[in-house]
Amino acid sequence: MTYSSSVNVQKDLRQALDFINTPARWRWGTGIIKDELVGPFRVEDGVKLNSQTYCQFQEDFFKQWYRKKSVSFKKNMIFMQDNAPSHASNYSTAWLASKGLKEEKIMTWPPCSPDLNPIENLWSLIKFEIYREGKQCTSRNSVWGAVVAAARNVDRKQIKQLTESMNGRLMSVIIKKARQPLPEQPSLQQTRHPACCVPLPPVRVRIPPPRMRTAPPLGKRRRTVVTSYRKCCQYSRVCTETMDAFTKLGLSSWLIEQCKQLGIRKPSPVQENCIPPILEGRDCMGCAKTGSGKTAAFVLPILQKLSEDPFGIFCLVLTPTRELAYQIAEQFRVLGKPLGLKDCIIVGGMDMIAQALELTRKPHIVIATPGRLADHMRSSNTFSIKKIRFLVLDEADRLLEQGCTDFTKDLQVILGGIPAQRQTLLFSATLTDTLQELKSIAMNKPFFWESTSEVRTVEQLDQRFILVPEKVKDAYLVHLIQTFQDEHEDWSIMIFTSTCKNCQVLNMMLREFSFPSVALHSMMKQKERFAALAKFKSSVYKILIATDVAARGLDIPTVQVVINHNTPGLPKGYIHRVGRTARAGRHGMAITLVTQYDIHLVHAIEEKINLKLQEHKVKESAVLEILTQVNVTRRECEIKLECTDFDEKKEINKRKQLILEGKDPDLEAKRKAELEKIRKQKKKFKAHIQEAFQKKQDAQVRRKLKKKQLRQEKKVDKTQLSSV
Ligand SMILES: Nc1ncnc2c1ncn2[C@@H]1O[C@H](COP(=O)(O)OP(=O)(O)OP(=O)(O)O)[C@@H](O)[C@H]1O
Repeated sequence: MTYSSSVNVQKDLRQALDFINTPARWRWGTGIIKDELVGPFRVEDGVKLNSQTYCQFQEDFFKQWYRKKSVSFKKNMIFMQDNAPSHASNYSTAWLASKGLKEEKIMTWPPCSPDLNPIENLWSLIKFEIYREGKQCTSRNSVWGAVVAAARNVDRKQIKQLTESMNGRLMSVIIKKARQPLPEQPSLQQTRHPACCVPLPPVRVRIPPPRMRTAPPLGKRRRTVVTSYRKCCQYSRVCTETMDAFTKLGLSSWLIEQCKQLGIRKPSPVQENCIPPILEGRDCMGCAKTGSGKTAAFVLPILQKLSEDPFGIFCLVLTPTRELAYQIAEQFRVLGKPLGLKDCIIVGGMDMIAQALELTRKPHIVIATPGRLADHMRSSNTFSIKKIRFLVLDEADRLLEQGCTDFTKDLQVILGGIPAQRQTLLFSATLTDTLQELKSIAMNKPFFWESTSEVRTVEQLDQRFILVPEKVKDAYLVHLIQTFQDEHEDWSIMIFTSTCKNCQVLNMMLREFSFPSVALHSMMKQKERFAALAKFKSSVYKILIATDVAARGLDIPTVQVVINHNTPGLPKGYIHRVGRTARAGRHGMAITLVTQYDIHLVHAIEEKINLKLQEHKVKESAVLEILTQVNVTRRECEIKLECTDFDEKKEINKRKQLILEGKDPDLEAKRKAELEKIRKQKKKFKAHIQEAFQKKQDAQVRRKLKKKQLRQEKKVDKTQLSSV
């Protein structure tokens, strides 16, 4: 909140509410942001302004500002704002006159306020007072008391006048908010052990007063607010043994309470071992099996540290995939809810301008994929991550790997922009291969923890393989899905395949067989990717066919089976793929289709995970029955796909990638064509030489043969002569 004084608050509020209450007709305005004149903009005719649309205008407004000089005043570009010093107003009026338009209304509003939604702003201020006073406002009078307290320095008469002039609208909004039900209190029923449901021994439960359930937002006064909040939280004594385990790790009671609400009742080994050193301020490298709660192992201590000493961009989390970034952000949001945490997700495929804007608002946590964050760092200086306290590399080994997506250059940019004095946390299920590289990032005597287990995959996972000829793989896949569908009522399968095209074809094929499937691969638009994942997570679609883009980190508890349509080339890839099931103590099954060419890969996998895969028995006659139909359907789907612009999209993506790398795609194509030409010429030349050489050799052989023949003939003649 950037209120310089309470006087401004009431003035702004009056104007904002005036603005909101007036039905929108044509309105005009200008604004000043960072000493630059923006606008004028027009509010679209007939648009009704409420606090929500108001925020939308704000967004458009900022987008416009970012486009700056290249602003074109389109009819539907809407927003109005004018805190305008006279020159801005004059500018606005002159511009309107030049267009033959008339100014109808100008509103005044502070230009640099990060949140222009007046109700939210006032609510934050009042909320602060409500919690400080330790009472929950439900009645009109108590809300009024909080409003008065919120603007303590202002003449109370003035506030009363102000509120009255609003015809009770403001009060009704605030009372509505204040009356929103608070989260339910934990009951003894909830403290039962989830697995066996045996009631725990009776304990005295002291239910904390409601005011402690929501922590005040982290704002300008965050430090005091958080301190008083933490004092309040001392009420909420942990009431079960399992909760004690979290307390022993050094976590605050409000965080434990949040864990409890998420069903996290006992720290997992990775949490038990990694949280204390992180809280001590040490760098940490955690290597634990898939689905063992690594995310919470870094989220919890970071939130605790943030609540103790909050400021600007506090933590940067890097992940290799976009979907994973959203998932991590969700964990931060849920666990950090009482803090009013501000997070920001910076991933490719999304609006870069909106992201830049969010970064300037100083979120507490930035969760990013390296490529897009590095792009922001290269192209703008409107934000800084020079003072972050925490750097987290989730799936750290993948980030350092030089696979199909190489993050090395982007990581260099990012690591160059963050402070050396920071805590670095590295997590993955497969850290050990890249340990040396990782140690160069976590230099502060890192604490290394690895789960001690002979087998690298979880015990609850049933791992199998089917040896199949390459050409009948699809028939086996269809048969497996069909069997699974017939045998289980509530089911969910993830199928991994090697290429985007195959992923697409398989999806089309399974849909032809009326299976509820959806695809996820990098050739899809980001919105489609999110939609596909959301539909799968919510069990609208029971089958997700994906490339390795979904192999790491995704936590979808409903997945019971993972099918590897191709054997992963690296054992690491296998570990992560099959780790999408049997998570957090649940059971699951992984079936890998192995062709005659992949047997060595299976041996490598078995060696790495230290476990022999079991053969999965399949009724071959049933597969043979559907073989022709499946192969024909697949071919049809391939033809259908060829008629679409799928390959074209691939080309476009390649071009985009080249442009991002600073290369000219046309020039590159030309260079490639030239190289190809040279290669062909060389090949031709080589073939020519070889041909000549061959001819020469043939001629020599022929000559030799002829000589030999002559010699033999002579010999025969001689013998004949001698016999005569
Ligand atoms: N202590 C806990 N008790 C029970 N469930 C937990 C606990 N900690 C985390 N979980 C849950 O376990 C699931 C898996 O957690 P998470 O995604 O953090 O695993 P991970 O180790 O990061 O897996 P991956 O290696 O695949 O990324 C989540 O749904 C999470 O809510």
